[in-house]
Amino acid sequence: MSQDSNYIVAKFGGTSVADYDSMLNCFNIINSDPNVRVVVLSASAGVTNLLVELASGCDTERRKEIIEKIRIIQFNIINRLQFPEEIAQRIESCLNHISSLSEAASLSTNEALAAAIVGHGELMSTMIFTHLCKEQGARAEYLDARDVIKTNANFSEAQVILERTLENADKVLSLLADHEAKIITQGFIGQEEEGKTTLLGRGGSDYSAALFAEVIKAKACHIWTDVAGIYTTDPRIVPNAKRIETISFKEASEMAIFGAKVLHPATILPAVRADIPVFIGNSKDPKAGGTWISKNVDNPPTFRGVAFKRNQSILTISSLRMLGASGFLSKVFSIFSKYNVVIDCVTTSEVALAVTVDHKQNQGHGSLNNPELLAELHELGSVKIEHDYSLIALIGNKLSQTSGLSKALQALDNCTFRMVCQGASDYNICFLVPAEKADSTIIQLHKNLFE
Ligand SMILES: Nc1ncnc2c1ncn2[C@@H]1O[C@H](COP(=O)(O)OP(=O)(O)O)[C@@H](O)[C@H]1O
Ligand SMILES: N[C@@H](CC(=O)OP(=O)(O)O)C(=O)O
Repeated sequence: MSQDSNYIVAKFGGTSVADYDSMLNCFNIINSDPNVRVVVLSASAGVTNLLVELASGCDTERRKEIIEKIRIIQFNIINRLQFPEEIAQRIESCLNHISSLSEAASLSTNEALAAAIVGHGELMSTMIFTHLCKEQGARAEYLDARDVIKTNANFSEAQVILERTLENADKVLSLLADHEAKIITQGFIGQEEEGKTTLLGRGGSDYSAALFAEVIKAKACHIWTDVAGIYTTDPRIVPNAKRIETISFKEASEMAIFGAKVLHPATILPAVRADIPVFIGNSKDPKAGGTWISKNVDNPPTFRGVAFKRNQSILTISSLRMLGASGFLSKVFSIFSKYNVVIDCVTTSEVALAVTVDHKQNQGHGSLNNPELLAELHELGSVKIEHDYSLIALIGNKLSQTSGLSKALQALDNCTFRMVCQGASDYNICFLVPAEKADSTIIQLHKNLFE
């Protein structure tokens, strides 16, 4: 391992900082471990969604309603503090700033303005939490994450510029020189070259935490959420799902990529680069234990878990010109690339090609509704688009070599399924089912393989 410190970075998600009692749980967690020195927070639950709506441009009435909702969330916390006056003023001035930015967005919005608005959720939660920590008698230092996390100017899903970010290690380490101070900073936000706020994509605070861990060469990164670890599938769908005690970076990243919301897919990258173990636990029940993610695990099982993504569309191009022709696929993919459409799965036959596109993920990317994209694809063959599918992925090890798949596939007995992708990866097998069949298929698949 490359770690040369005992520092731990702890990240708390939106539900963990949703109200005063939850924030107090977070304080107790960080206060009970002197090695936890950098604390990364998301916005209080619900705030980011409200800010996203403001950023899209709303009329005066709706703007007032939304800002009032945000005020209620934040002041429900502030009003429980012992000395709320100063922090109340700071949050009021944030709300005024959000109000003027969202008025501008209602006239004409753009990605930079939207990021500036949406980033306020994390700014407010960290200001309040820093105050709470100080009130509880801890030494807490507020750090603006934008001084450290440097990105390109792709405002809604910015790419981190690693060298420029690592160069800022001293800004964090100098604060850590005070051996008792806890550094409180924001997840999800960064800064581009001109100094404007950027966002790391929805759910990106996990990624921020792992980046901070890499920057300070931390011993571990703890992600505190509302569930005590990574389970064999989403426990909200299968209450019988079992916690995975230890899992490899590779397996965990497959779970995340295929939709296990408990972890942002990019989180693992910095942890892998710097070989920093990641722990996932429940901030409301820290004694319940959790999942450790690390480079290698003993005896990784063939079947690890079931992940899924909703809002999938299938685009099929059929053309006899594909038959025996070379270069057909490259033409299709260069069109997708031109229109910035992100593809998840691909299947082909002699005369047809089908791809899946994640509707939600595609918000910051090219959309399948673009008439110019469709016109160019039409030149290559007939095009059909079908919506309302869910992508289900069975995650495991050596899956391209296993002979035990029939048990898994029995879960599909009563269901039409599409686009089975098996063999390309050793770590997953995925397929699409109609959206309304997703939950029952996940439940059955889980029963067949894990119960
Ligand atoms: N395999 C899984 N294991 C655990 N939780 C999962 C899994 N798949 C999806 N989830 C969901 O992820 C949720 C936690 O993610 P999220 O709501 O983004 O938390 P946070 O706001 O703390 O970042 C859980 O409540 C759970 O429903
Ligand atoms: N607040 C941001 C970033 C984030 O990571 O949130 P959470 O940790 O609550 O998923 C979002 O809602 O996307």
